[in-house]
Amino acid sequence: LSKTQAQDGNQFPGGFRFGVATASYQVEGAWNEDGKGENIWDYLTHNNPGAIDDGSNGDIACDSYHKTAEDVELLKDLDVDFYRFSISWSRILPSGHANYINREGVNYYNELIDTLIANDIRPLITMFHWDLPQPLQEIGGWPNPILADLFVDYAKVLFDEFGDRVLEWITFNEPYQICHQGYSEATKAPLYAQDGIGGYLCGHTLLLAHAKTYQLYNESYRETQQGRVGITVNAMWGEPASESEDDATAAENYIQFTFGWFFNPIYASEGDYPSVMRSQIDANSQAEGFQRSRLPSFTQEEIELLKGSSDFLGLNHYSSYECARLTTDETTPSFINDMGVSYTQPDTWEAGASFWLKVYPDGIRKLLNWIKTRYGNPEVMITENGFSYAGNEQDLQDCRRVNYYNVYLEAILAAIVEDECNVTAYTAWSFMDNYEWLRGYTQRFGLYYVDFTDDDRPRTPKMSSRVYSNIISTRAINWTYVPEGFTACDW
Ligand SMILES: O=S(=O)(O)CCCN1CCN(CCO[C@@H]2O[C@H](CO)[C@@H](O)[C@H](O)[C@H]2O)CC1
Repeated sequence: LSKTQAQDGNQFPGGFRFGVATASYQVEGAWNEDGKGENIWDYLTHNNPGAIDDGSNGDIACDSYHKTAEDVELLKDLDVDFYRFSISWSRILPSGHANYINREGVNYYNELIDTLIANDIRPLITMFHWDLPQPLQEIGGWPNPILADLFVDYAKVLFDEFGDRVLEWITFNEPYQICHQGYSEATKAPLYAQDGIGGYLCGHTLLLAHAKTYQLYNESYRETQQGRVGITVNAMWGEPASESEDDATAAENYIQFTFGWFFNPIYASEGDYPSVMRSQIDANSQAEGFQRSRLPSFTQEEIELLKGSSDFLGLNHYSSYECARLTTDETTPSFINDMGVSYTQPDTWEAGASFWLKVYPDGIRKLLNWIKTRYGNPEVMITENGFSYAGNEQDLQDCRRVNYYNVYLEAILAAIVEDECNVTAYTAWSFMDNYEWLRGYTQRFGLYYVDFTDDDRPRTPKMSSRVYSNIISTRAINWTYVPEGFTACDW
């Protein structure tokens, strides 16, 4: 859709829902208040602050733990249909185990849920957004298969405590980031570099945890609570860097290794890991002298349990890559060597403050069509999409973020209206500036500006928050809309 077409006022279909998202470690603060236990991000930032670009941590972050009423007012003002947030496992179960429930942690989330509902905003809850209780990491973390059962114990507590009012659940946010970045390439807590080994073991446990949680909901809660359970996977779109056959294969392998890894077992009719992962990792493991494949195998029963174990497909998308067959010698064992793909982004794509974030809206339209074709047009809820400025940029006139949201929402609208992709919701990342993991506070994704030098952590609306609110109320993209108090961007 060109910018002029969008001005035809193409509207998002009735029933399409708009929201904003955050995550517990990134916004809550109160890291050790009211009985909360230590999680792996508390542990990492306190014991290895040098791993964070600005040496910061989420001890206070946006102090959202103490700002429920204020923040729900802002959400009301945005006019969102839902608010996606995550629950901190260690705030509910300080040791990670379900033998002791921290009532004050339960109270905090009950207050937030009840205030949202009182304001006609639906909670969309992510059960796990990276903040694993430290004691569970000390028994091996996600590569330890027992964690699948401990996660189900945690999920049961959430369904018991909140399931009467929470009707949409996401088990995991971004398994690839949790597993490959956490246990293979050391770019997320707990920063392990067991490349080609840790990530696959983590992913195996995570997928089984998800499937067992879905089964628990089906057997013990769905009839009375009538809710929905899904999973959210981040997908960077991958396309061939050239017309060559090699690069077409590379793009498909990039897709299968980076998000087919988690989507295929759940949404593909045949289930199980993508066949290219199975074959390439098995072959490489044997060639490298391993006695068994570095990629674990599911039993037939587990394959069946995983198939269809989701009521919607949660999709995080920010950007895309151009893919080519890997020609460099990589260390082995390694994920990149298993995948056999090198991926880049052309300089012609506008850059955000995050090195991996380039503006390429065609990517989300192609991705949505790929999901439609490959998985039989499942219901997709876009659970994150957003743009980053550098931490020291104070300007509230964030035209580049307005541009990003307009062009990506146009592409999504085209996928819905012209390509008939079954997309039912969109979530902007993020509600407010927050703690950006190893980047600390050096990158801002928020629709609201947060002053992290002020103890009160004041929130100030950026232009993009007004534009997004206008999209929600008019259900259309309008390049000429200039919110009160701001000046026109130079489109
Ligand atoms: O493998 S590399 O390091 O060479 C390239 C990394 C590319 N990924 C793209 C997806 N992004 C996931 C998005 O992560 C999401 O996006 C937000 C902004 O980052 C986070 O704040 C959210 O918590 C997270 O859910 C993390 C970085």
